[in-house]
This record gives sequence, structure tokens and C-alpha cells, in this order.
Amino acid sequence: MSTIAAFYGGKSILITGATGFLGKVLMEKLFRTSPDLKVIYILVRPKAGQTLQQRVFQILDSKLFEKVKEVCPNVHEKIRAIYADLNQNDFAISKEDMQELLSCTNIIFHCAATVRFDDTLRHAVQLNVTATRQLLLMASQMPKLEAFIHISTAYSNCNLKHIDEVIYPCPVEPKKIIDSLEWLDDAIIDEITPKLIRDWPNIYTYTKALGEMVVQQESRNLSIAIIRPSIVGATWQEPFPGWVDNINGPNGIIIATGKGFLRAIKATPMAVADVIPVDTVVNLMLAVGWYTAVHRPKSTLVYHITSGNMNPCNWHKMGVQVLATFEKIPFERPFRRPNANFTSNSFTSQYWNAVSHRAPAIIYDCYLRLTGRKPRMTKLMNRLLRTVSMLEYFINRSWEWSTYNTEMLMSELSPEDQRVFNFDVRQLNWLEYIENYVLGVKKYLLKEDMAGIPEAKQRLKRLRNIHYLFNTALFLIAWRLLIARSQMARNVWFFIVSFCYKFLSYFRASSTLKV
Ligand SMILES: CCCCCCCCCCCCCCCCCCCCCCCC(=O)SCCNC(=O)CCNC(=O)[C@H](O)C(C)(C)COP(=O)(O)OP(=O)(O)OC[C@H]1O[C@@H](n2cnc3c(N)ncnc32)[C@H](O)[C@@H]1OP(=O)(O)O
Ligand SMILES: NC(=O)C1=CN([C@@H]2O[C@H](COP(=O)(O)OP(=O)(O)OC[C@H]3O[C@@H](n4cnc5c(N)ncnc54)[C@H](OP(=O)(O)O)[C@@H]3O)[C@@H](O)[C@H]2O)C=CC1
Repeated sequence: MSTIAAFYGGKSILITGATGFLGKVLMEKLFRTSPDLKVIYILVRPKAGQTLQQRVFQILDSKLFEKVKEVCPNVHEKIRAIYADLNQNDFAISKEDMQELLSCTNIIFHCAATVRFDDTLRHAVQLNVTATRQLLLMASQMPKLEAFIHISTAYSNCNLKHIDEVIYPCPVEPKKIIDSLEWLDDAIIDEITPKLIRDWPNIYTYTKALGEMVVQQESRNLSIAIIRPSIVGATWQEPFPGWVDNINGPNGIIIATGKGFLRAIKATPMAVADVIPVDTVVNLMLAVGWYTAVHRPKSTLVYHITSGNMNPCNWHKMGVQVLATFEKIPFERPFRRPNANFTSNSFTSQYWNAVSHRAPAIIYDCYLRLTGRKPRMTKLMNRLLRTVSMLEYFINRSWEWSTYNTEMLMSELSPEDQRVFNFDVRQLNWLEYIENYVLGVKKYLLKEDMAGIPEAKQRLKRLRNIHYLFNTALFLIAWRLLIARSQMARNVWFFIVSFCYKFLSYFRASSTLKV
């Protein structure tokens, strides 16, 4: 029997960000391994015209929860969706709900955050810093609380090269930032943002670092742990391989590459691609929840869950395997044939952007105009290239994350827990994982049917022929123009033609002699 699974039995667990990528996988695993847990409270806001209940039903009706419904048929009754907006005072939670949360919660997993790199400082601070402080305040009023698990990111200190499992101080106190944002207007905030974030690459990573500082400062006598995952990718094993549900991180790049929109990227091929499967992160979260509650470490422990130091893969290897998978299982209706040129040189990257991205988009838009349709490709391409430029920082550098606490925890688990809550990334086979990842993007994100593969392959063949035809025509036009203008080009041309003629004559003569 798993000690960790038994620990969550009968518990009331509060999850923020449960409707997000990580949150859904966390809920799934909790219900599957501890179906006798008491209740999972989730803080949810209505969104996209859906009520809280509709959002919960949609999650439970997804393929991700198929196995859960077998082991925990009354899963609907065990989720209690509480109306909450983390941007509001007291999260806009009703008095009755707040009372229930305060008196019943045993464990908190705080996953909610804005993960957008280009969010405004005001909004990112509100969600990633102030809301964390508010939740800690709530936690301090929970008599039954055993552990508070805060999800941060391995990149919260990406301005450093070597990162230990400690909380690093930020140059400006979070409290000062929270206070000043209350009275500064948006224009001034925009002006001071670059000065505040200094060598952090974006507002997201900076506010996640502030969030960690808040956790340290407001920890009081709570049992708290911080988990720092690197780039969270599709599921590796559980509940099935390849599950993904948003376009963040590598997912959008895989789509853009598979559809032939993105064919070159400014990336350092040998830099470590520190992707970590989402189920591995969730397993660590549950193990940390148990360890923090049972062993009550004296200080706040930080756990890194990364792949680079244990089982490194680089962007080149990842790109090659992604392309190899597209050969076997192509995406439907690609714009061009998938390709992956990695270059760390800015000039080459701009060349590829002009030739491989912008020019085809302009040509396609001309075609749309000529056929009476609205051009859209140039706009789409510009947005894609903007997105890619925001990710560049992370694909041109490598970091070293120490993992002493994570390894210590692994050694504390029983063999059964090591199996059920496996977070040993050394066992990951990258080639197999990447293939399942691409397949998962096709099935669960793009919702493409496997029956469409033969047609997609046909289309790729047609695209290859168009590509060859286009290149040959371009070469002939260029050559014709050159010959018309330069005597030297004409001489070279006549030399080549006469050489070919002589070679063919010789070949014909010698084969006649043999006969
Ligand atoms: C030739 C290429 C070779 C490729 C080889 C094969 C692939 C190999 C694997 C992948 C290689 C490299 C990529 C990996 C990069 C990973 C870096 C991740 C960095 C980790 C940092 C920390 C991790 C975390 O802690 S949190 C999670 C990370 N957070 C995010 O990823 C959020 C990032 N996204 C944003 O901030 C926004 O979406 C933004 C600013 C990028 C765009 O915002 P905008 O307001 O313009 O609009 P959106 O509606 O959000 O999207 C616009 C448009 O862009 C498309 N899109 C969005 N995100 C991505 C994406 N990640 N990749 C590609 N495309 C994306 C989106 O679909 C929209 O398209 P439309 O058609 O216009 O709707
Ligand atoms: N994905 C990744 O690669 C990595 C993620 N992380 C961290 O993991 C955590 C989870 O990330 P992930 O699941 O990928 O992110 P998602 O963007 O998928 O999920 C974010 C969650 O936060 C919720 N949320 C956002 N704003 C509010 C609000 N105002 N009120 C209530 N809820 C809100 C969202 O709710 P709604 O559905 O209503 O929008 C959603 O449930 C984050 O803390 C992130 O920093 C760390 C490293 C890498």
C-alpha cells in the first residue's frame, strides 16, 4: 500500500489553478490514487460564458478523467468548486465558503498564476505576488492545515546560471512593489518596469521570484514547501502518454512547426532543453505534500524538478525527433513542409525569417487577394514571430539546477511510493517521450483524427513537388537574368553546356563500343 496515497485519504485539499494544465493533472492523480479523499476545493472563476459548474463538468468529461471515473465513480460529489477571483480582495469568496475553507482545509496546492510573459506588471504582481500573500494569510487562519505547497518555476532566478534550492532575495522588497502599484498610474508603471525587472527576461519570471520571497516572509509557523518545475511538457506515462491542453511553452512551437509555418528558429542547438513531463511534476507535488505535512521540516524547503542535470536532452535532439515524428504522423493541412533550422546567429536568423517565413506569407496573401479572399497569413506570421522572439531567451541558454532536496525526498520514499509517485526523470526515454508528445499535440490539442494521416502525407508530397518546382523556376529566372547582364556568366554557361555535351558524347561512344 502506498503511504502517500493513504495520507491523502480523508483529507480536504484546496487547489488554486485547478482549471489550468498542471492543476487538472494534479486533481486527476489525486482522485485516481486516493479515491477516499474527503473533498477537493477548487477556486474557480466563471470564464468564456461558462459557469463554475459547466467548467468543472467539462474537465471531468475530458479524456484525462476517464480512468478516474472508473476508480472514483462519485468524483463529481468530491469536487467543490468555489467562486473566486484571485485578482479581488479576499478573492471575492463568499463568507460561508470562506468559513468552510478556513475550518476544513488540510492541504493547499497553490498553482494559480499568470504565465504570460507579456502581462502587465500590475496584473502579474496582483496574481503572482499579492494573491500568494493573501492565500498565506488565509492559510494562517486554518487550524487543520498540515501543508502549503507553492508552485513556482525553475526560471524564477533565471538571471543566475547556477541555481540552488534556496530562496534568493529580490533587489526590491515585494511589499514596496505592491504598495507602490496601488498609487502609481499605468503609464509610470510601464516606464519603471524595465528598471525593476533588471536582468530578468520578462515580467512572469520576475513576479514568480517576488512570489517566492513573499512565501518566505509570510510563512509564519506554517509548513510550507516551494516546487520549481522547468518547462512543463505533456504527460510521460499517466494517466496516458502525450496529454497536453494548451499552447504554452513547446506546444505552440510544435504546432507551428508541424503545420509548416515555422521552419527556422534562433536557438542554440546544444543548449539543454529542460522539459519536464507534467505527471512527473505532479508526482513530486504529492510526495512533497505528504513529506511536508508528516515531517514538518523546520524551514521552507525548495524542490527543483528539472531534467537537465539527470537526463539531459538538447534542442537539436528534440528538433530531430519532432521532425522524424512528423514524417510518420504528419499534421493535417500543413502550409509548408515541416523543417527545423536552428541557428544561434542573429543575422542568419533574420535571413531565415525573411526568406522562410515572411516571403511565403506575403506570397500566400497575394494569392488570397487574387482569389478574392481576405489576406491573413502575414498577420499570423508576425504574431508567431513575436511569440518565438519571447521564447528565444530560454532556448539559447542552459542552466544548472541543484536537486539535493528532490533526491533526498526520493530516497525517503518506500519502493511502492517510488513506483506510484515516480519523479525519477532518469528513467525517461526522450525519443519515445517526444514521439508521444507530438502525437498528443495532434490528438488532444489539434483534435485531429488519425484517419486523416494518408491524406496529410499526400499533401506533403504535393508540397514537396511545389517546393522543387518553385525553386527550379526561381533558379532559372535568376540565371536568365544573370546571363542577359554579364559576359562572364554567359562564358560560364557555354562552358558548362559544352562540357555536358562532350561528356554525354563520350559516354554514348563508350557504351556503343562495349556492345
Ligand atoms: C523551426 C523550429 C524548430 C522546432 C523544432 C521542433 C520543436 C522542438 C521543440 C520546441 C522547441 C522550442 C520551443 C520551446 C520554448 C519553450 C520556452 C519556455 C520557456 C519557459 C519559461 C518558464 C516556464 C514557465 O514557468 S511557465 C509556462 C510558460 N509560459 C508560456 O509559455 C506563455 C507564453 N505565452 C505568452 O506569454 C503569450 O501567449 C505570448 C506573449 C507569447 C503571445 O501573446 P498574444 O497576446 O500575442 O496572444 P496569444 O493569444 O496568447 O497568442 C498569439 C498567437 O501566438 C500563438 N502562440 C501563443 N503561444 C505560443 C507558443 N508558445 N508557441 C507558438 N505559438 C504560440 C497563438 O496560437 C496565437 O496564434 P493565433 O493563430 O494568432 O491565434
Ligand atoms: N506550464 C509550465 O511550463 C510551467 C508552469 N509553472 C507554474 O505552474 C503553475 C501552473 O501553471 P499552468 O498550469 O501551466 O498554467 P495555466 O495557465 O494552465 O493555469 C493557470 C491557472 O491559474 C488560474 N487563474 C489565473 N488567474 C486567475 C484568477 N484571477 N482567479 C482565479 N484563478 C486564476 C487559471 O484559471 P482560468 O482557467 O480561469 O484561467 C488556471 O487555472 C503556475 O504557478 C506556473 O507558474 C512553472 C513552471 C513551468
